[in-house]
Amino acid sequence: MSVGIIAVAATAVVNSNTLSFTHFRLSLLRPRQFHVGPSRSLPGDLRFAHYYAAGEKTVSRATPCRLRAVLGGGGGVELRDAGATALVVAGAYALVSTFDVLTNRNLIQQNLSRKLVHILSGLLFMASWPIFSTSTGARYFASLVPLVNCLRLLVYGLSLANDEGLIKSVTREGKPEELLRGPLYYVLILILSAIFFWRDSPVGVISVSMMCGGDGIADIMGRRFGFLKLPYNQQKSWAGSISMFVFGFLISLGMLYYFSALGYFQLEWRGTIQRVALVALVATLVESLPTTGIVDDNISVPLASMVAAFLSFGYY
Ligand SMILES: C/C(=C\COP(=O)(O)O)CCC[C@H](C)CCC[C@H](C)CCCC(C)C
Ligand SMILES: Nc1ccn([C@@H]2O[C@H](COP(=O)(O)OP(=O)(O)O)[C@@H](O)[C@H]2O)c(=O)n1
Repeated sequence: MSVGIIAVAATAVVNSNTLSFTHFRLSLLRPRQFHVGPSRSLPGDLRFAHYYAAGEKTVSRATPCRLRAVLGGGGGVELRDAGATALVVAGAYALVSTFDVLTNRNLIQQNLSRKLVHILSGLLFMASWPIFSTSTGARYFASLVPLVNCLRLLVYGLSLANDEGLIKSVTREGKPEELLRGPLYYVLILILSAIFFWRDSPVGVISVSMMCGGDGIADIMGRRFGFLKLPYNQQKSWAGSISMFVFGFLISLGMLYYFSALGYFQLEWRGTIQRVALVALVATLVESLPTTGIVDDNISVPLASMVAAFLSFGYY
């Protein structure tokens, strides 16, 4: 296995005149590379990894067995991903329990607790994605985290069991059936984002950021400062919508920078800022519509963000 890595590294360094060794090393750690801007030819030696070079519209697929051979696959990868899954599941339980304690001790209001869990859960879940391996199955292990919470919400939402702490931390009125709406849609979107977009596509990163950071902040700021209501929706306010746009935009950029700095994709930032602003505007407009009774924000906001990001970034 080590011979394989040395051979690939040596060949890539020899053939590559556009990639530094660091870039090559990072390339080994990330199975798929995006970059937006002047497309660059990648050395053939990196053909074994997922590459998508905008402009070239070339996508090469990894052969998992070869990728695993190079990166030291086998049981070690699954063990790492299983450990990462257990760690993040424990983190989710700890987060909800923490806000349960804060709510029980009347240190924060139940509504604020719910919104902070809304903001932090998805963003921290997304931030945990780099601890999973570079195997093609890592995203499925990661999606087990929201899946476990989905099952938890179903069990307690259907009153098959009782978890006062969970209900108090994530519902408006403390009714178990509330778990089957906003919170359930929320974790379903996280499952979808992890499986279909994962950490190497700006689409999922922006969509989760807008659902968690943007929509979450809109509630907090709108309830507090929302005196001036929107002309077309008396339930929503300018303060809430402007907050959603600004914070959703900034959090999306921050998360894009996080994954870009870790080497999962490269972005041409001038164009990216414009594209993220457009997606944030679309998501904010959708959230402001008087459709809460028809479709939950935890569905409409991320789906609108996915469509807008897909069209503006051209990623899949
Ligand atoms: C309160 C939540 C949704 C309600 O939305 P809304 O009705 O106010 O619009 C979020 C529910 C979160 C869920 C119970 C737990 C999700 C955990 C997540 C998948 C993993 C977090 C891991 C991290 C390390 C803390
Ligand atoms: N754009 C927005 C969004 C929410 N809000 C305020 O936040 C409250 C909850 O918003 P929401 O119904 O969208 O809450 P969630 O569905 O996101 O939990 C609203 O009743 C408003 O008081 C606002 O003023 N402006």
